[in-house]
Amino acid sequence: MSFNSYKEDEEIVRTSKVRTLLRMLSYLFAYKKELILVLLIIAFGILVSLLNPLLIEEAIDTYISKGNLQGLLRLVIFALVLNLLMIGGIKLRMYIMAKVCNSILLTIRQELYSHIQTLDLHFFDSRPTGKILARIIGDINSLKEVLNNFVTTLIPDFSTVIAVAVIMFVKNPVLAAASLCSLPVMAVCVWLIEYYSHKKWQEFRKKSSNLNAFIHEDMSGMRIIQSFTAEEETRQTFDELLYAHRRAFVGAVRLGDGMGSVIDLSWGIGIAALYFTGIKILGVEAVSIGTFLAFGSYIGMFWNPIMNLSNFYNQIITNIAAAERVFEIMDTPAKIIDADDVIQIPPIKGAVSFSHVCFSYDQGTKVLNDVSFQITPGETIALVGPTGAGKTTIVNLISRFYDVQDGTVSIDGHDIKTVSIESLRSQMGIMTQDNFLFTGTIKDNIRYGKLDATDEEIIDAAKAVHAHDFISKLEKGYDTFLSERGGGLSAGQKQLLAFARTMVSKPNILILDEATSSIDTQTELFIQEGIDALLAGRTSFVIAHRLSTIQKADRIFVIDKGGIVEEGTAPQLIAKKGAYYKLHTAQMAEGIL
Ligand SMILES: Nc1ncnc2c1ncn2[C@@H]1O[C@H](COP(=O)(O)OP(=O)(O)OP(=O)(O)O)[C@@H](O)[C@H]1O
Repeated sequence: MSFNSYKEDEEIVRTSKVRTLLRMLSYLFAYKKELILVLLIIAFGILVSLLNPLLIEEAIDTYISKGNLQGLLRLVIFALVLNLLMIGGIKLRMYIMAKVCNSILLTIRQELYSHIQTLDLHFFDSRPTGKILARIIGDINSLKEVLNNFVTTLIPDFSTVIAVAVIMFVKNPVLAAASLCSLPVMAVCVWLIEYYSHKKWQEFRKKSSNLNAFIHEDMSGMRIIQSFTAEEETRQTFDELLYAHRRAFVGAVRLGDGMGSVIDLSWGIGIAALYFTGIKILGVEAVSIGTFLAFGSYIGMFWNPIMNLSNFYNQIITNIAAAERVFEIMDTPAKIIDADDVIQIPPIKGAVSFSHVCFSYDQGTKVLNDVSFQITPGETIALVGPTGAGKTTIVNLISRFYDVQDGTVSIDGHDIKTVSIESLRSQMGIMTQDNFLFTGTIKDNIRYGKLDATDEEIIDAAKAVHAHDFISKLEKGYDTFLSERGGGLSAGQKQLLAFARTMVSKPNILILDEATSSIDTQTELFIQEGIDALLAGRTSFVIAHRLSTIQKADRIFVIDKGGIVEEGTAPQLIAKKGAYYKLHTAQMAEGIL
């Protein structure tokens, strides 16, 4: 598996830009009624703006030149009403589009978030959280303008450009050809700019993502940074990433800005060619002042939308890179999924068996090699062994966070690949060293273990694990508000809350992975009764470095070199004088036991 960090740019799978754009625009189809209304408003606006130069021509050539003031007044009032209606329409259109675009972003965000939740741990292992956040927040936000401008810019401006060109050619083909003579040169320049710009914007997104990942990691590890006085080093890294981000932005923007200049130049050439052709080639008598003025307006009406279209094009190039990043995650297949014919596993009794299990994380080194064991319901199994031996891997396979490459993991005789993941995991309780507590009250945090738990169930669970005493002593008891990660509580108290959360879920299989390693021996003694209450009557796996924690285990597995090297009760293993005995005597010598 390839790992990515804030130090490296992500690799984005190459996809067709047109397909990405169409996929993005497909979200608009859910809002057909709103879009039809918006398009009608836009059509009315185009009609009014196309009519305006003709009204000017009519005013000058028919009324002003003949001194017909009454006719002129009627024409002005007519034009005023049309233009006021057009302005009202624009406001309504903006409101509808803002609503539609925000709803689409919400949908995309929900889809992306739901999909991310189905992805297996391989996905999260391989990239920093900050980079995932960058896609959910920043990249999705960038899609808003593209969606909005597709309807409000591309459709109306493209129609305007065509309509204006037709009117110009119908009115005077020579003047029309002269006014638009610079169009082919502009098209080639825009294509060249687009070609180089897309790469620059992709790079910019990657640099933004790196910066995001670094900030996220930095903020999460602030306590460590400050305790090691590493502020200066992290500031330097931050500066480097920031400058790389700025360089990428400037490079991308500089190219995009070239687009405006090319269009300005083409516009200027068009005006010069109009007057040169009109005055020098056709002669002033051949073209009326009204026609000249109308053509002047039409040139503006032609090049203005072209400018908008080029800005939109620029925006597409800028944001298509963001869309690619969002869709890439949506297209990442979830590897750990239910097969079509899975069944709901019945209430678990707790017989767990590994049969010739082989597993590796990255198809390389085998972490587990031909591991087999049988656990009877209600047994407490302790897993010990050197760091990196594969203890956590074994419990991760029981919860099916990863799939085995060879062999079978079964629970109550069911191969876990044949039962639904939801029915399996909902009957398991997993506690790790990092007992994540969420922002919210103590009650909310305990209820997380069983969302429909009553207050009585919550209090009973807290009492069972001996958390009730300290909670009741808090000023607001179970309604005490906890900040992120349980700030304000001691390590032991956080641990007790996590025990209560697991207790309320009444798991049939319990996994404690170094659940007590962050607390001192005194606190561990204090919460021992809580642990005993949790373990009672259910199959449990306890991983612990401190051997004192697992003395009461029914069986101890010593894991090393990809397998179980010893197995038995604590007294049996000590008598054996093997690997466990060595660990035991080493901890005795260190005074841990
Ligand atoms: N997500 C992962 N991706 C790749 N390799 C991994 C991953 N998790 C663990 N490993 C590797 O697999 C091996 C077993 O790791 P595991 O976490 O199961 O060990 P452990 O016995 O629980 O160690 P510790 O006691 O330090 O927690 C180690 O060599 C580790 O580097």
